[in-house]
Amino acid sequence: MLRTLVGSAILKPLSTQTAARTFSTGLALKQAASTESPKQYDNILVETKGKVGLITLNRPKALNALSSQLFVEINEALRSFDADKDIGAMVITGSEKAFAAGADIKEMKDNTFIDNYKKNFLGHWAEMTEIKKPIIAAVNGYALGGGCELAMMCDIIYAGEKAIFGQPEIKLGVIPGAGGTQRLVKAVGKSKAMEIILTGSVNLNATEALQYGLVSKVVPADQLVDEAVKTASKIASMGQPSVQMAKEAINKSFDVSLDAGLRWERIFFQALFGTADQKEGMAAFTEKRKPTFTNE
Ligand SMILES: CCCCCCC[C@H](O)CC(=O)SCCNC(=O)CCNC(=O)[C@H](O)C(C)(C)COP(=O)([O-])OP(=O)([O-])OC[C@H]1O[C@@H](n2cnc3c(N)ncnc32)[C@H](O)[C@@H]1OP(=O)([O-])[O-]
Repeated sequence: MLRTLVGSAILKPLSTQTAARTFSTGLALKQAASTESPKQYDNILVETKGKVGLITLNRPKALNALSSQLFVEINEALRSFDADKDIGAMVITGSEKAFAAGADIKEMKDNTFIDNYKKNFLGHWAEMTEIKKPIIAAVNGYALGGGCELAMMCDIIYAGEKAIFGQPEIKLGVIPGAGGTQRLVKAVGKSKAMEIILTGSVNLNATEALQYGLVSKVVPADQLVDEAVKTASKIASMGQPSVQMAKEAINKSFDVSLDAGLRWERIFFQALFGTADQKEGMAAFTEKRKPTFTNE
């Protein structure tokens, strides 16, 4: 028996087997297989590469500015991949010139506070942080404002050599609104984040982004998507319960104390002994063969 944590609240005891399933609340262990080809969208291109779902932002004339509709489409495509048992990880990319040049300024310039508030303007952007499967951002060109924030909502960021990260919102009379003041600090530290956000003109190129830890790899622009898909495929070849619990545990480290985070980690670890993949993974090691994970 073990006890479960939700935030810092202790819930009723569960058997290990039940816990493995309960901790996967929304962890789409029993997922639908996709038999149809990916849906067509107006602002994004969606395709699959083996077990990887690839989303390409596709508003070239506006440098992939993130309109409300574009974000609705990103969220829908991600949810669809999340529910597809044949997909294990996703990649989001843009064009060589722009990953995304930010929220669509033309769409929002005449908004009023009360309308923004009542309609929770762009509040739906945050939905993608509920996706269980890992998402890699493959960033070429400009990742400015909401574009940088979109990349930071992903789990891993790879940069093409010409990538440029920045938060220019201050020059528009606003501030970052989709995580820039929070996630950028955690990625690059307070002083650099202040410099980037308060000036709106200090950007990070790919090499600097790597040095500051905002991205984990820099590759030639024309190899970027392949490299991201390669890593996503590697992740997708692992057992999905452990991949998704690892993602959730790492993300917990941003929200909770070390003590609570360690508790989450330990309970996830214990719960995974209720999965077939744990039995298979450890049996395969002992028998000196490759594991075949069934995501159960
Ligand atoms: C939960 C709450 C959520 C809140 C979310 C908040 C999100 C966020 O924090 C706020 C933002 O991102 S604020 C935004 C922060 N981002 C910024 O401030 C960056 C704004 N962009 C730029 O500074 C420049 O475009 C670049 C330097 C990127 C490229 O310069 P270049 O190479 O000379 O190219 P160019 O000629 O300039 O552009 C080509 C075409 O694209 C168009 N377009 C581009 N970006 C657009 C946008 N965001 N919008 C609309 N359109 C945009 C541009 O108008 C032009 O179209 P036109 O019809 O031909 O006129």
